[in-house]
Amino acid sequence: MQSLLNHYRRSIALHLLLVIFGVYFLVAVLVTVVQLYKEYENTKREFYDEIQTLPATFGKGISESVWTYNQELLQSILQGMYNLPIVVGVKVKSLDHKTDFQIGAVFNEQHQVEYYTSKGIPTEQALTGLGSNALFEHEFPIYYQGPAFDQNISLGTVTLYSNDQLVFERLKYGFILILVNSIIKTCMLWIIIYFFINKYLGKPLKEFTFKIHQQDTQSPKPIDLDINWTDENELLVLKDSYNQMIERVNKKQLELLNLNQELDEKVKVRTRDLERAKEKAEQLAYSDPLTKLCNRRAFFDSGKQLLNQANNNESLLSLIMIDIDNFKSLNDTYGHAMGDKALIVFADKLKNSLRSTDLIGRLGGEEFAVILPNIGEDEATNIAQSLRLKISQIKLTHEQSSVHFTASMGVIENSPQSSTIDSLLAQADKALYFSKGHGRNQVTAYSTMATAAASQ
Ligand SMILES: Nc1nc2c(ncn2[C@@H]2O[C@H](COP(=O)(O)OP(=O)(O)OP(=O)(O)O)[C@@H](O)[C@H]2O)c(=O)[nH]1
Repeated sequence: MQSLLNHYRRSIALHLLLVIFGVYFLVAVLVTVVQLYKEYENTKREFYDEIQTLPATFGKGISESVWTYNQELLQSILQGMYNLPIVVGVKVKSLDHKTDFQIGAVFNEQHQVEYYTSKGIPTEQALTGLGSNALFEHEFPIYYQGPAFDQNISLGTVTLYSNDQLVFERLKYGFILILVNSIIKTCMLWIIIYFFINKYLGKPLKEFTFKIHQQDTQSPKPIDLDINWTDENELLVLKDSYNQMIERVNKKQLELLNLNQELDEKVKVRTRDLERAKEKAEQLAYSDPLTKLCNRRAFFDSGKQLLNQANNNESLLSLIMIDIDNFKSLNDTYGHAMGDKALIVFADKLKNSLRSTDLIGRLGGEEFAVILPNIGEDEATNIAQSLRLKISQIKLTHEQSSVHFTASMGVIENSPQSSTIDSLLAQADKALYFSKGHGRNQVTAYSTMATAAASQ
C-alpha cells in the first residue's frame, strides 16, 4: 500500500490522471444526476398518462358492476387494475356505500395509508412490498349510462394509487446502464490517456532523472533523451537547458582546476622559498657569514656535544685557540677589505688542513678555535705548529706588494677537571696569550706553559 502510494506520489502521469479524472468523474456524476432527474420526471409523467387512460379502459366495467351490485365482477376488475405495474392500490367509493371496495395501499378519510388484501380485507402489511408513503392518487368518477336513462347517473368514484418507487423501479435499469456506461468510458479513457501521458511525459522524465543520477559529479556529460518526436517541446527545452548548464559547470570546473594547479604551483614555489629562507636563517644563526665557519653559538653547541662524548667515552680531545697577530695594523695598512680577504683565506686554510670531524669556529673578530676529537695535547700541538706554518706561508697581494700575516695559538687537552667548554677555552686562551706575550707566531701548549710558570 505504502509503495503504491509512493508510486502515485512519484508518477506524474498517475497524479495528473487522478486529478483530471477526479474532476471528470465529478462532472460525469453531476451530468448523470441531472439526466436521471429528467428521466424520473418523464417516467412520472408517463405514469400519469398511463393512469389517465385507465378510466377509459376499466370505467365501464366498474360502473356496470356497481350499478348491478355485482361484487364479484367489481372485485375481479379491481384486481385486474391492481395487477398493473403502475398501480399499488385501488379504491371504489359508491354513493350508497354498498359496493365500496379497496385493494392494496389506499388513503383513508384522514389521509392515512391503509392496506387491503386482493379480497378487500384490511391487513397490516403492504402487499406490493414497495412501501406506500409516497403514494400519489388519481380519482375519476363513475356513471351509469343505461338505455333507460337520458343522462348519466353518478355512482361514486374510483381512486387509483401509484407510488414513486415504481417510477424508480422502472428507472433502475436505465440508471445502471448509464452508470456502467460511464464507468467503462472513464476507464477506457483513463487507460488510453495514461498510456500516452506516460509515454510522452512520464517515461522521458524518468529516463532524464535516471541519467542525471548516473552522472559523474566530477565531470558531468550532456544527456541525450530517447524521445521520438522532433518538436521543440518543454521536455527537450529542459534537456537542452540542462546540457547547457552542464557545459557551463564543466567550463567553470576546468577554470577552477587550472586555478587550483596555479595555486598549487605558487604554494610549491612559496614553500621552496620558505624552506630556503629557513635554511638561510639557520645558516645565519649558526654560521659566520664571512668565513662560512661555525659562529660562536654553533661552536659552543657542537663543542659541548663533542666534549660530552669524549668525557663519556673517556677519550682524548684537544682545543686550539687561534688569534691572528697584529690584525689591526693589517687592516690599517691595507684596508678593511684586505682584512676580510685575509680572514677568508685563513679560514679556508684551516678547513683544508683539518679533518672533516674536527670542529672549527670563529669566536669573534680575528679569534678562532678548533676542537680535535680523539687527539691529545702533544699531537694537537704538532697540528697547531703545522697550521701556524701554513698560515705564515699565506701570501696575499695588495697593489703589487705582498701581504703576510701570522697567528698565535694556545693548545689544551681535556681532563676530568676541565670538563666544560668554557674552562677549556679559558685555559687555551691563557696559553694563546702566552704565545702573544712571547713574540707572537707561536704555539703554546697549556701544560708546557703551566710547567714553565711553576718552575719560575
Ligand atoms: N677586516 C676586518 N677586521 C676585523 C674584523 N673583525 C675584527 N676586526 C679587526 O681586528 C682588529 C683586532 O685588533 P686587536 O684586538 O687590537 O688585535 P691585534 O691588532 O690583532 O693585536 P694582537 O691580537 O695583540 O696581535 C681590530 O682592528 C678589528 O677592527 C672583520 O671581520 N674584518
